[in-house]
Amino acid sequence: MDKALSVQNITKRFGDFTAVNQVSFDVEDGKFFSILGPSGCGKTTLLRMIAGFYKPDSGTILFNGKNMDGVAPNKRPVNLVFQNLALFPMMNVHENIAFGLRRRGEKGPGVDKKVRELLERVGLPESGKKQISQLSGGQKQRIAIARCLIMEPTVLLLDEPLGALDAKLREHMKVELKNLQSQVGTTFVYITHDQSEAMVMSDMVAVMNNGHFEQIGTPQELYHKPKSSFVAQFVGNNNKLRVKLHADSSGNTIARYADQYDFKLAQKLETANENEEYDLFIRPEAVIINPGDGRENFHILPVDVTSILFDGGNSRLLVQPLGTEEELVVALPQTREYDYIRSKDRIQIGWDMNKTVCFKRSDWKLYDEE
Ligand SMILES: Nc1ncnc2c1ncn2[C@@H]1O[C@H](COP(=O)(O)OP(=O)(O)OP(=O)(O)O)[C@@H](O)[C@H]1O
Repeated sequence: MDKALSVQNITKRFGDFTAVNQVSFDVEDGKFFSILGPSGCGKTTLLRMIAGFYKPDSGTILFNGKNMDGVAPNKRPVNLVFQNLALFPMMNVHENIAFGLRRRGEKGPGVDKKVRELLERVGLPESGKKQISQLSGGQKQRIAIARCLIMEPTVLLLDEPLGALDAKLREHMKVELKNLQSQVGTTFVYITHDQSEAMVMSDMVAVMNNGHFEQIGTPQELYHKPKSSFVAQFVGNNNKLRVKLHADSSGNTIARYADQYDFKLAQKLETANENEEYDLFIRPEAVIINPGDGRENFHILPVDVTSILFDGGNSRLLVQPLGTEEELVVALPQTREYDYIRSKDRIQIGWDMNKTVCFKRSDWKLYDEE
């Protein structure tokens, strides 16, 4: 498939500080590609280089195979949608969308036809005469995108465009934006710190941390096969157990948790340094409540129930493994099967060893853990 965008080894430094460090990726034509990472990891800097507002210190950016070195922002086949949308309040919807074409010198019925077609495509065919103030947040969003799409960019860059919307509208717009992108077929490069946005909308996601990409993959790959501790923590909810590793007499890698529970791992890991700390991850929904005996390749842990958090399909148990001060989250299926569980009950939890991943302990923390 053709590459709408190819970024090769780009780096950007501000003084001594490297904001973007040797980043490379390709975006195939017509795909929804997201760059996901915490605040300050370098997403906006990367986007600004792609758009042409910053010159990279090194590396290459190509659109449809064409090198953009020295090409001014307004000459690149790319458009940017900002968080604040930047619609012109004194112009109506039609004029807002036509603005770019008119500035380029286009006139006459051709412009009006293009605007009408685009309003159809974004699902607002009757709104051309409306003022911007008469639109809802979601409608403004679609007009801001239409205004960019009329310029027929190869790539549309979106910088946290849902950031200013309230939580409910954000949820709604996730689905809308995904549908809109597949309807119009334009390549989207979307930056966000919200993992749920990235997961729901994207064909591919790059997880960014500290100026570099930790992993690029489909949302499913990132979720099920994270390649680093950072990705395991940043993408989806995860339980993290601090463990130390040793090898058993058959050469299996054993993770020892809380100095007393031994879990055989499916992964083979370096066990030479038995004091080195590792993180063992297990998703809340992979945990089975009171699994019973006799399962093969299964880890079992006795726990006390500290809280039952009922939230319909998202209900969870909070549990504390015996002999620890830690809290784990367990998905609580609403099948009525577990209605007997009460707070302070002592139960067993367990999981298939193939559902865990283990990495060397990272210093990075998503929340204040200590
Ligand atoms: N013009 C600049 N001069 C110096 N440092 C900068 C400049 N622009 C960004 N930085 C630094 O580079 C790092 C990356 O910033 P950037 O805005 O790209 O992050 P981000 O991932 O987009 O964050 P956010 O989600 O908060 O917008 C930050 O530490 C920031 O302080």
